[in-house]
Amino acid sequence: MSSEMSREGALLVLNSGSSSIKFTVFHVGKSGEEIAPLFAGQVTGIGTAAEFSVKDVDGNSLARESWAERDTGGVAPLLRDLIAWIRARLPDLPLLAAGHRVVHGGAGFHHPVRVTNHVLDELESLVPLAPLHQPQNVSAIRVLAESFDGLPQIACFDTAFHHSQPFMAKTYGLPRRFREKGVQRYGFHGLSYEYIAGKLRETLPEVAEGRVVVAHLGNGSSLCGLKDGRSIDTTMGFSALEGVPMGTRSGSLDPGILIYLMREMGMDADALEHLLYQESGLLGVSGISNDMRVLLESDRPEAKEAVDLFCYRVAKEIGALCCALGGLDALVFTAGIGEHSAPVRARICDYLAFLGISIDDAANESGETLISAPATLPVAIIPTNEEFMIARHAVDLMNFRNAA
Ligand SMILES: Nc1ncnc2c1ncn2[C@@H]1O[C@H](COP(=O)(O)OP(=O)(O)O)[C@@H](O)[C@H]1O
Ligand SMILES: CC(=O)OP(=O)(O)O
Ligand SMILES: [Mg+2]
Repeated sequence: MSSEMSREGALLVLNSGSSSIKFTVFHVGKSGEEIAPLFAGQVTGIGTAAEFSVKDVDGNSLARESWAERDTGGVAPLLRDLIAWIRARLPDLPLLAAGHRVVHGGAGFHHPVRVTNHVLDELESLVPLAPLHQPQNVSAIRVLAESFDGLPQIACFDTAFHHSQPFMAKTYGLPRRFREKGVQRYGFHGLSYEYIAGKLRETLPEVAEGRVVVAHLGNGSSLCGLKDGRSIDTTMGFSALEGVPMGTRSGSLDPGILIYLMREMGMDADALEHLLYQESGLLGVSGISNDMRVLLESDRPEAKEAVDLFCYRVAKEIGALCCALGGLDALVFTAGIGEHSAPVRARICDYLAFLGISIDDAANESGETLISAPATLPVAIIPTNEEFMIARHAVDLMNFRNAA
């Protein structure tokens, strides 16, 4: 079968999140096997004081600008400016396609898909399930379609990697009719976990087919139990609120709290949504910041309590995932906090001595790949790369690699 993408070109990947848009432009070789980043950047701090920065593959800065003045009307105008910037700097190669991270695939999308008008309507209908992310994801697809008429766009889902989880991991203790209406555990950060599962084969081949807990700790945080490279269970569920407390999200709560807040404090759905997604987690508990770096540098007791709560809850989830996996062969840290914060990794691991975990302080401080003490259970830092995973899926879906 011939393929639309069996030619050399460029591929644009967009990962639009709650307060940031990350992007990478890749070079795709003729066979589709070689996918190499050319430059990558981000708009961060959207909604407060947006900042735009881009670096080439060697880490040289190509742009660094404040976009605070442009940051007045949601994500779409920023996306338009970003795409205009990228367009002006695309290499002298055809733009073959764009790949997107789409946070929620609902009950219908278990694999990456080529976006059509019908698919876009379906993705829009999932906005209530991921109000912090899905509108940005849909907006990115629409804005790109305006700028590049007819460009193939591929949606890759955060939920898809968890689709193969067993019934037990996906089901809430609610009447069955709710499950049939889609009220079930989906799980997120799947592109990150899929990337890590692949990387494990290179980094820790002796455990890649074993029982591994991956702690994706970023602004949004979740953990996943992998067995033989497949997702067995994860801490996020129906929405990206479940599990551990995050930058501004609450993590799991007693559902009785919601009834109480509605009845006794007169909060409606919008107020609850704002409370749970934007005002809670590290920010809410500390009253200082959602940024782990700021909290670690603060000497205020509320900052320490927020960090301690985060580490305690992550450690407890690792214990729960060990139960789902029937044991543990390795622990992996990834994402912003997991990759960069030695004190957070150390505090989490302090709780886990009963599992045979003991870290080497010097290796942890210097951020080496393997941070466990000799002859103890392997603990590793593996940087995640959602953008690469999206590029791989986009190329595969466009039949590049299957082309005759
Ligand atoms: N050196 C560091 N020490 C502690 N935390 C860090 C460090 N670097 C980044 N972080 C944390 O990582 C978070 C961002 O993680 P990231 O995975 O990029 O998040 P997201 O993709 O969810 O926006 C920041 O909010 C910050 O708290
Ligand atoms: C699903 C999710 O929480 O994503 P992020 O970490 O990008 O906020
Ligand atoms: Mg992220």
